Amino acid sequence: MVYINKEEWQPKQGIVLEEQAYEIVKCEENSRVLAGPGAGKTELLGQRASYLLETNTCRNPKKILAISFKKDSATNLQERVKQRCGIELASRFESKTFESFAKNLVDRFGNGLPNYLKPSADYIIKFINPRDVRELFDCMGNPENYPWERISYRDFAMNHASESLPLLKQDVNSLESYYKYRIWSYLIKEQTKSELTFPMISRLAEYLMRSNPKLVFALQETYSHVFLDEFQDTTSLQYDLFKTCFKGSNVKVTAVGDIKQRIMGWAGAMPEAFSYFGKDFHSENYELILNHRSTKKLIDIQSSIVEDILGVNPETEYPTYKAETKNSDCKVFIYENEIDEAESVANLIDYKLESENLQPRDICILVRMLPDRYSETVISELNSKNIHSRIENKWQDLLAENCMPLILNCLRLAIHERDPDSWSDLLSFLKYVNGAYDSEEYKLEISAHQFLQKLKESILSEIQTRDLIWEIINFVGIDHLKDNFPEYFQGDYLERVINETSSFLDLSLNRQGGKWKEALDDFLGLNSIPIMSIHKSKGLEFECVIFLGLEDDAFRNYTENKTEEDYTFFVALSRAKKDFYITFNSGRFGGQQRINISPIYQMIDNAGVDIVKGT
Ligand SMILES: Nc1ncnc2c1ncn2[C@@H]1O[C@H](COP(=O)(O)OP(=O)(O)OP(=O)(O)O)[C@@H](O)[C@H]1O
Repeated sequence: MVYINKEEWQPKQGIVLEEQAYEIVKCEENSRVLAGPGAGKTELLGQRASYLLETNTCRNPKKILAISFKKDSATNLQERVKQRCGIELASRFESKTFESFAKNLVDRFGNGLPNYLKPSADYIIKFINPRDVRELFDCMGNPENYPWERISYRDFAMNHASESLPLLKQDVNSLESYYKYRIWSYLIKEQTKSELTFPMISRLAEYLMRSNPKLVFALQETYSHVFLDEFQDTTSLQYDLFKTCFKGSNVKVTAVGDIKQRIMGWAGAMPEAFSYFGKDFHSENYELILNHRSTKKLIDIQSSIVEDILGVNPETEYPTYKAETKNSDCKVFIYENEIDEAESVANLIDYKLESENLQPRDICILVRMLPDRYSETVISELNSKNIHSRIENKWQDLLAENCMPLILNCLRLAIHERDPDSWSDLLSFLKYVNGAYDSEEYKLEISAHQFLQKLKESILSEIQTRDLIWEIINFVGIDHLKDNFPEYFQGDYLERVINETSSFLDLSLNRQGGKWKEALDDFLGLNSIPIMSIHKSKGLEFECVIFLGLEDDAFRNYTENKTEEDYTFFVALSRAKKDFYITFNSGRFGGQQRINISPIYQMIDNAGVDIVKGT
């Protein structure tokens, strides 16, 4: 491998980095980057990874670890690095979610835990809903020695693993602390298979690392650099784990985020994450001010809204290299019933597809919550115009599965032999999971070629989709897959992923009259207007965003959580590159108002956005 001189390194794919961004890419210390939406934070991490790998600043065989919040963000970043610096170097870039980072540590080194905290190898991932808490308390038993106290089920569901391990019996002094103490043995030792929530896994991972300095040392020897994306959403539990692993080490950490996009407070995001990081990691601080995503018109609206939320004028600039898009648009449409709203939204989308040459994936419908209910009428109105749309929440995580590139590339190659991108992606996947050297590539090529022939025959003989997918998995070998992606060791997780993939593929096949090529595009959503909640849209961008239902009911916690809900609205607005539309429908669900959320309407008005009757 020939490495590039540090001075000669250039950003990839025609990207021009602003001066600050250049400094961050090359920074030799810990750094903290605050930047607004579209400032290129994710792009910056991709470029920094290329720089570190291509110049061998991340010295071979050391690796870079990137931690994101969402599975699809982690997959996107991995993909960007692969594109920027090639498959070989990108194999030293590991992009994970916080959850998978923690789980990986427990799965690999869980034997280092004391017996009473050691989960069974086939442990199950559990989610605790507030409505399950009563039953959980009953099952754990009611102790007699603590006075009754009112415990919020919601708080318990969220905070059941809020304390650092080990919990000591002598510290139990209330009913709540009793249940927090008791839950560990109850779920780990008193079930046929241990049950663990993700917060418990993070706590176990943290304790494991804290009590095994050799493991911490091994981790710090594996990674020379660590990236933290969307740092504003870090919970204290995640931060504790991170600190235990990397604080005080030589590993260089880059944390990027945007406090105006802090919308996970309800899930425990730390309000002061950035300042703790600054103190603990003695970081250099940077700010990026360009917005590479949106038009000047939308940037001005965003700035006005941020100024209203924070009381300060954010420094955001439109890059000089871009020519301003003249017909950028932003409006609020007011309706009195769902039919009018749905017809008007469907007409607007139809117009954008026909007259502005947008592709379905360039347009997104966002809702604050309950996508099924808010978009039902719009979906059927779009259907009547032959425009397909779908609620992405169900697909997003599935498409980000680690086995998905394997499945999709094999299917694509079996139905359409000459697809060089799929072929090279498949080979690099096979090389990766087999840990093969370049010299062994030829052997892999032959076996892949033979397998694809066989798969083609299976497709022609119309075997069940589920069996086709199992053929693909068995070709690689379940063990190989599990060794490389430990999440598939978990109980029947791989089976569930395969079942879900095959039933979604069957849906697509049905819709496309059994034609595989079209069905694969359909499965990927290439021909559908995506519909999703704002929280699922984080990190994404679209030419045109239509936000359905800026109404009191959609923001029902507005009064208690004003700042976070303002940020949530801001995240929706900042997903748009060119057009942003909002609807208000006074007739929805028997009657809607905009009294509680009047501050949002005030900000919209202050930003000069027109509020007009929808037609
Ligand atoms: N230096 C650059 N020059 C040109 N385009 C850029 C540059 N940096 C980023 N972009 C483009 O701008 C858009 C936004 O970038 P990116 O998604 O990295 O921003 P972000 O800061 O992570 O956004 P957000 O926090 O809002 O999700 C993308 O389309 C990206 O390709």
